[in-house]
Amino acid sequence: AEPSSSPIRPLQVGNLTIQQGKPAIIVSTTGNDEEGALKLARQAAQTPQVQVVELRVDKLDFATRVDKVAQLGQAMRRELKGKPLLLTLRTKGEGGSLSPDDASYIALYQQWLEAGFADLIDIEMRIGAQAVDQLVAQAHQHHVAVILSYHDFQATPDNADMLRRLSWQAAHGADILKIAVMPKTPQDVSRLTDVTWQMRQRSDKPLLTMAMGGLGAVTRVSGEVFGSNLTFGTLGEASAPGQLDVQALDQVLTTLHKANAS
Ligand SMILES: O=C1C[C@@](O)(C(=O)O)C[C@@H](O)[C@@H]1O
Repeated sequence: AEPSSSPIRPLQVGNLTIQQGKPAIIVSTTGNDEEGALKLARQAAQTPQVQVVELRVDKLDFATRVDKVAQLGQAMRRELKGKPLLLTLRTKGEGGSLSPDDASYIALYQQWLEAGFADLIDIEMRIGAQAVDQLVAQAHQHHVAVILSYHDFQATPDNADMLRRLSWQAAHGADILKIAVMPKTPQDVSRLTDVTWQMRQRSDKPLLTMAMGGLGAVTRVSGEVFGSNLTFGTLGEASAPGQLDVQALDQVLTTLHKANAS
C-alpha cells in the first residue's frame, strides 16, 4: 500500500519507541492519593497494551508537596518496569484540577525535574515562550522528553489557529506536539484530523491530537491514518471525556493497523 503519512523521526522514551504505525497507548491516574496511582502503575505494568502512564499531579491531594510527589513518582517508576512515566500538572483552564500562578507552576516543574523521576513531562504552552524555553532546556538537560500541549474544553479552534499552535510547539523545542479540543459538530472532528495530517506533513515530530467527548472518540483510534502517534485510553476511570477502554482501544488500533499494512 501507499504510505498513508509522512515519516516521523522515532523518539525513544524509556523502553518505548514512539514512531509511525500503530499509536502508543497512555493511561492516566485519576485519583487523589498514592494508592490509586500505584495500583494503576502495577496494572499498567501487567497490561502489554499500555505503553505509558501519566501521573496527573493536579488531581493529588498533595500536588504541591514536592517531596511526596517525588516519592510517589519514584515508587510508580519502580512498578512500571521501564514503561515511561509522564508527569502532568493540568491547570483548571485546560481541564485540570489546580490553578497555580505561573511562577508556582514553573517552580513545581523545576523541582520535579531536579528530583528526576519522570521520563516525559507535559507543559502547557500557554505559560509563554520564556517559561517554555526555560523548562524545555532544563528537561533536556535531565534527558526528559517534553510534550507541549494546548487544550480547549469548550470548542474547536479554527484550523489556522490549531496549526499555529502546533507549529509554535515545534519551534519551541517540543519532542511531542499535542492538542486536545472539544468538537460540537462532525465537521469539528474532521477539522481536527485534517489539521493533524497537515501538521504531519510539516513536521517530523510525534503528534498527540484528539477531539474529546463521544463525538470525538473516533479520533482516539484514527491516529495511524492521520498522523497522531499516541492516544489516551482507560484502565477503569477516564481522565477526560471520550476515552476508550484500553482493551477495546487496542483491538481497534490493531485492526486498523493490519488493514493499513495490507
Ligand atoms: O491532556 C490530556 C489529554 C486528555 O485530556 C484526553 O482527552 O485524553 C487526558 C488527560 O489526562 C491528558 O493530560
